[in-house]
Amino acid sequence: MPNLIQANKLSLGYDELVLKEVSFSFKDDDFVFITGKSGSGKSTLLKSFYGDLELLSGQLEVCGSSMKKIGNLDLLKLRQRIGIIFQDYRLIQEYSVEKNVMLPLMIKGYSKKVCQDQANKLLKHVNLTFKADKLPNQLSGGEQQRVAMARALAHNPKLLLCDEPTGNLDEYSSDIIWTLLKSARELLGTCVVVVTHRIPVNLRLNYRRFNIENGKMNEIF
Ligand SMILES: Nc1ncnc2c1ncn2[C@@H]1O[C@H](COP(=O)(O)OP(=O)(O)OP(=O)(O)O)[C@@H](O)[C@H]1O
Repeated sequence: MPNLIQANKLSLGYDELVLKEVSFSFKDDDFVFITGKSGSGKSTLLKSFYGDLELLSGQLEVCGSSMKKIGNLDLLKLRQRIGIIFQDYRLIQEYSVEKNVMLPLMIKGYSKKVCQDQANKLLKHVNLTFKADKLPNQLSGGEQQRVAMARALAHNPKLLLCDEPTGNLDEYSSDIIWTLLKSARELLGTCVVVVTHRIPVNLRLNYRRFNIENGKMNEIF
């Protein structure tokens, strides 16, 4: 099976180096946790997968695209194959919950009916059908994160990037998120990459774990 993400001697950072010549690969249906202390570089790594950060050196391929050379148009196309959940949800405040979830499919040019049907299906999965017409700021943090999850999955992404997806959530919302992440991988074959401080103890699935420390990334077996 080809690698969905391939990094060779990849260095990332800002004024200072954060990741130093790291090499790794994730396969199509991998479920990967990235752990590490605060400030170690977990979000920085996710940003590079999403094309939000220029590489300092080395190579990074995401879904077959070289992130070193990628142009704006190809980046837009690549992002249509990626779902992403940010720590701070990043929902569009002017749009209803339903329209937020429809958005990735609207961008791909699907009809309004197809977008609505898919949004309603996903909102049902995250138990938020009754909030479909609300604006994001009328929802609790846990509810907003569940909307973000529904939006990230709306277009059946090949790659799902999650930055602390259950960071501030109660057990109820966390369970919904973990269940959806597991089924994304099992039913859609999505590669799921989760940045987190702690891996839930009750998570029964085969996952890989990489830890970032002192600019290096090591797989924990
Ligand atoms: N835009 C930026 N400009 C300059 N430095 C940055 C920027 N973003 C992050 N950093 C620095 O890069 C390092 C890694 O940050 P990053 O956000 O990747 O860490 P993290 O492991 O995700 O942390 P946390 O667990 O606290 O979210 C930190 O030292 C941080 O201060």
